[in-house]
Amino acid sequence: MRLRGVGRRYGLGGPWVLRGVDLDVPPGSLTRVQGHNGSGKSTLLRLLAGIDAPSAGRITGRPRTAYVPERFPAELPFSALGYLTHLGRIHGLSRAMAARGAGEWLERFGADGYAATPLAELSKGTSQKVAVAQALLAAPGLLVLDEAWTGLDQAARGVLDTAVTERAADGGAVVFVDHDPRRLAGVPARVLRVADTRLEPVDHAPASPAGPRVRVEAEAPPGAGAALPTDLPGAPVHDSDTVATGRRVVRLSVAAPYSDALLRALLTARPPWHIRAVTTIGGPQERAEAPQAPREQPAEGLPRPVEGPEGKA
Ligand SMILES: Nc1ncnc2c1ncn2[C@@H]1O[C@H](COP(=O)(O)OP(=O)(O)OP(=O)(O)O)[C@@H](O)[C@H]1O
Repeated sequence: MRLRGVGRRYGLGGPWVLRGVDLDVPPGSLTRVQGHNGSGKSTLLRLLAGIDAPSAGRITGRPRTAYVPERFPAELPFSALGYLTHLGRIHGLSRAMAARGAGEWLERFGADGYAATPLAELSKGTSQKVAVAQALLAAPGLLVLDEAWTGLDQAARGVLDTAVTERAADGGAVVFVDHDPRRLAGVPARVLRVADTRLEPVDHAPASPAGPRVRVEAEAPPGAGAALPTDLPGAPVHDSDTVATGRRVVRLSVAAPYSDALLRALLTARPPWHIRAVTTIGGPQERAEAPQAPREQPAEGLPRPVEGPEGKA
């Protein structure tokens, strides 16, 4: 998706909130937008989500988009499950798939006990879980999150962190605003700031090494010159590159949420790479068994990505 010369002002002759915004949002990218209160972050996100139109400039190439607004309209006449199923149908899922996906997301967020509760009777936090689930339900090409973590309990915030990084690793673009600067630390993200009507890049420290990472040891396919596939998900760090018994063996490490996507990319490369070992490393909660017992990971035993609804529109 591309924004060229995009501007927005409210009302005829009102002050420009955004002006001359040029932005590319490529598939698989994760973008954080920051700025002072009232600087125009939500305005930008509404333009990205397509629920508001620019006063100037053009936006082209928007993929199927889902949006979590700052405020969720809870007065709709649906139960939580009914609402999610309805939205899944709108996104093109069959009734059965929409209902299954809706149930799975409610369960993932620990809200399955409220499936039959009318939206208007949900607590603020549970209603936020439904707001987030509706956006994740149909695996959108662009996910726009405006302070979507606010109001979620700690467990649900973690679920959303994982879901967001999975979406980006699977090729979806994600743009988010969150007041917590540590949100998704450790996951490679571009940071932009809205200031004085402009959108500008922010120099920020490289991704924190604090989060858990996964090391993948992969063996090149037979034959000379097997190059590592380009554009591997999660921007993996190339830890080592050796030749053992005539085969090139590389060790890559990546932020944990990207590990499934990285494995898939290696296994489905042409020709495919052979996965020798997958080990969880680093992070404050380093798995005790990891250093002693790297887990052999045969191709057919690939861990499935965390369950989401199947079938895209
Ligand atoms: N619908 C609207 N009508 C008129 N003015 C608006 C509207 N929406 C936003 N504005 C104005 O546009 C400016 C930017 O608002 P916006 O909500 O985009 O900022 P923000 O950076 O998201 O703020 P916050 O951090 O407080 O959520 C503000 O001056 C706001 O008053």
